[in-house]
Amino acid sequence: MAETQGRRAHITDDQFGHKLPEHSEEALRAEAASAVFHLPQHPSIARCDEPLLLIVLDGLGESKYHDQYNAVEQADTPTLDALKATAPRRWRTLKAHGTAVGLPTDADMGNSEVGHNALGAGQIVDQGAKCVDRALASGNVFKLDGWKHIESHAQSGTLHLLGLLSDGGVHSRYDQLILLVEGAIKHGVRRIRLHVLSDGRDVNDNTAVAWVERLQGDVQDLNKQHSVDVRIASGGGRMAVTMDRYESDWGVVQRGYYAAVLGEAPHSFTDPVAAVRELKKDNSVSDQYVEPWVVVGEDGKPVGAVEDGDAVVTFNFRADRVVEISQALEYPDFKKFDRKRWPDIRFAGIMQYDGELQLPKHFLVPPPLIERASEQYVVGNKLRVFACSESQKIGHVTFFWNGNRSGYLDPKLEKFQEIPSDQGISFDQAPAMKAHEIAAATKEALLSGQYDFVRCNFPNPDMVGHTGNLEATIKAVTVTDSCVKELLEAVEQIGGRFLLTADHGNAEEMVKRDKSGAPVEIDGKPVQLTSHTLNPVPCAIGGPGLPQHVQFRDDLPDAGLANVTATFLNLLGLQASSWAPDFYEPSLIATVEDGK
Ligand SMILES: O=C(O)[C@@H](CO)OP(=O)(O)O
Ligand SMILES: [Mn+2]
Ligand SMILES: [Mn+2]
Repeated sequence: MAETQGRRAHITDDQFGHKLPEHSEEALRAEAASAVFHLPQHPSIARCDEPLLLIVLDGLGESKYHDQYNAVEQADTPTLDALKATAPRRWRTLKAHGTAVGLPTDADMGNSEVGHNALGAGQIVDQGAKCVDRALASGNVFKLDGWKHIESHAQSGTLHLLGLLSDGGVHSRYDQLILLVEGAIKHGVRRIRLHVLSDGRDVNDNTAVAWVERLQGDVQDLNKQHSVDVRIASGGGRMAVTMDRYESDWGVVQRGYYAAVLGEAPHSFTDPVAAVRELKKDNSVSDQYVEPWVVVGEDGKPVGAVEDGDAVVTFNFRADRVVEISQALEYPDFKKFDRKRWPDIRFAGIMQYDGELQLPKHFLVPPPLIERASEQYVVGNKLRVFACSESQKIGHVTFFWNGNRSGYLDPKLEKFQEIPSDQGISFDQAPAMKAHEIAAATKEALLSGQYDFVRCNFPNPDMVGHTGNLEATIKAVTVTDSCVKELLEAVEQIGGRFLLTADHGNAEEMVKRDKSGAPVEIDGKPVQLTSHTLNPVPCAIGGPGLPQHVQFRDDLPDAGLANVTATFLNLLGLQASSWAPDFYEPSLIATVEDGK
């Protein structure tokens, strides 16, 4: 236990409260200056002539409950079962939640952002949620440049806060929203409009009404207490409104822009609670897919359209699902949809969502820095890389993987292939999603002889798991297993190596459970679990190109996703570190001769 935790790379604070690497600041600078990202050959694991395949099964964890709600066990998974049963020293589980992946507490479930950051960058980095917590606690949020940029507009016009309304802790947190509102009031802001998306994905479905009621109550208290004018102004479900990602469906963002900025939506109400209650009547639609709505005054006009001179802050700390709305708010030359009106505003994200694109230009809290992502060394060693997923997760194996860097690090050595995702459907309607296409493209890359490192992500255990539909999730996992089979056969055929893991749990737990583990029921019906979980995930290595003497060590029982990085670098025949042997979390493997 001590080992993984003792090796945390980041231990001192910079001026923003970020943790910086203890012994490495100077060396990091020297390394960056000389732009040398080179790793020596591993002393006892020779490089294989054939590629290494790395598979991420998105949202597929290991649950201790073995009943009908475990979609992973209910699915037909001969390939995954065989990996577990036949090579015990080459199969294990890894921690994929909480502090092991840089989240504030061990009560925080894992998610794709932190999971892929850890897999690709080998370090336990304080993640966005934690950085925002710290900046709110210290008051830095209101001291740094981002706030200064919007402050005068927020004070003289209206401050709009836009984001996901829940305490899921994956994209945003309710307590942070309230602290932001309170802080803004303290800093002289009188008029605030809240544009809030219902969740049902990181928290239980059918809680949207309760969340808006809670916010409405808190807002009314603040208005009374401070004589200010804070109102909920618009909303909709996160999968239908605003929170698209990786340009899967710009229509989602357009609906959000029209509702929040223009004050135009198919549904208008004078009261936000009535809005969500009506649109959620009989729970005929999931919280995730509630249609866009706006609050209007007695005169029928929206109470919170964004006007010239206003300030806007997106309060999601996680990047992927707010990059697009940020572009729509910030880019003068924006062509993804007709904005009709683009008000002259001051805009800041709670974080910067894309460091390469510098998007948004202004942000309240600096994002976590993830230096020395593994890909820098992989291309530094002139290895050729292929990464593939479908639109819904392509950024997970590229942007998140590369420490939140967008685009290619070296276009001559890397190829990223995106399979277009289905649009406009709930993914339980097509549970295979694009798994077959991802497998086919990945297999082609493996067989092509053009790559040394081939990685892919299968989104469907996760994306279908989020619908809460048990039958469909079982199908998703079954399909994924068959795709894994196809890929492992290709590895077998060419004599390569593989590493298979997952980024966090989801599909293995499809029901809400009480403390004793019994399924929770309401009106005699089990309550679906649509969120990620706290469960560990599997990790397996193998392939004919992997020497027999390479196996998992047994002295890292508490290892987590960040330990995978050094592991796959070793499988590529590289030592996992250059000048600082313990910058990355330790490799999971040992050669038997090492006796480690
Ligand atoms: O869909 C998403 O945005 C999150 C859940 O909120 O899932 P993942 O972390 O797997 O991308
Ligand atoms: Mn995921
Ligand atoms: Mn997910």
